[in-house]
Amino acid sequence: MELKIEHVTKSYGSKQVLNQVTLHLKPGILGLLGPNGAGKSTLMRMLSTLEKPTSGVITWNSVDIAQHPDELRAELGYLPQDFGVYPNMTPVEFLEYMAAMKGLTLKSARKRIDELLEILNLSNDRKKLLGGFSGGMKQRVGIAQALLNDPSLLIVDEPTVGLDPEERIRFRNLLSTMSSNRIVILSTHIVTDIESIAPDIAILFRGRLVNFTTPEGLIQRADNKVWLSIFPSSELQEMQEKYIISSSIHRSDGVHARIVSDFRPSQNAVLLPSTLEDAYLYAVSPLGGAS
Ligand SMILES: Nc1ncnc2c1ncn2[C@@H]1O[C@H](COP(=O)(O)OP(=O)(O)OP(=O)(O)O)[C@@H](O)[C@H]1O
Repeated sequence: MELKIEHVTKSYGSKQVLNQVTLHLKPGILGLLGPNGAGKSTLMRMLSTLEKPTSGVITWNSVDIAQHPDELRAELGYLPQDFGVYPNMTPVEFLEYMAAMKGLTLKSARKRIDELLEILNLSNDRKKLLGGFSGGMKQRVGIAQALLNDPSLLIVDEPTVGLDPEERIRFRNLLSTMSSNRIVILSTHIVTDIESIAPDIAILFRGRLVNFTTPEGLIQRADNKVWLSIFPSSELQEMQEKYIISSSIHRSDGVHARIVSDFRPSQNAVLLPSTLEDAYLYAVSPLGGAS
């Protein structure tokens, strides 16, 4: 099982959205990180065979997916960013409908739907209408539809947007258990979504792949670059203009800020261990080589 993205570029008119992206993936979870507008959804849509690259090639087990999309479609599960459900259907009706669209027989679909509702902890809600489901429950239905054909490639685009913290953790754990025998691509701009579950991280910035590494590898690159600096709140704006501030707290003695910088940002600044969040901010800044 192998997905290869080779020198992929995508333009809409004169606007280049992806620029020479190359990535080779094997089973496991890839966390695809990048700020809004970096090109993540565009890449996901191309991997899902909904769009074709302007140049470059994407192959699934050595077959060009732009030339032969059906080979991948049979093994693909996709949860798009703007996934919607029909509010007047029950999850079973909705999943039967999606299964028919994917060409599954009703008999095999029913068996699979029962299994998925069980795995996704929705069995007790199988007769309720989707319109009354919480965001997290709807996302679980979204994942169920993506898993109907037991896909070898599972693509989930910004799946935790709108979920509460508990639902977010449950969703992450679920993806983690699904990743042993398939390639899972999880696209997000939320670093904590992938911190604990993705052994590989790719960072897109302005259409370019600026990093393809492990969480540990990324954190290492920000070693000795994260500082705790304390300064009066009147200086906050000036510091924000000068430095990457990954977080700040107002205290009685001033602002306590985590600053990502190659150099000591103030005389009283002390070094802190870097986190993935700090390292990500560093990677998508000119300091980390992005521009
Ligand atoms: N069909 C299209 N026509 C023109 N421009 C597009 C089209 N689709 C995407 N874009 C542009 O491409 C850029 C990348 O968009 P994309 O949705 O891929 O980014 P993203 O990283 O997924 O960000 P977000 O998290 O905001 O969805 C944006 O500037 C967007 O406006």
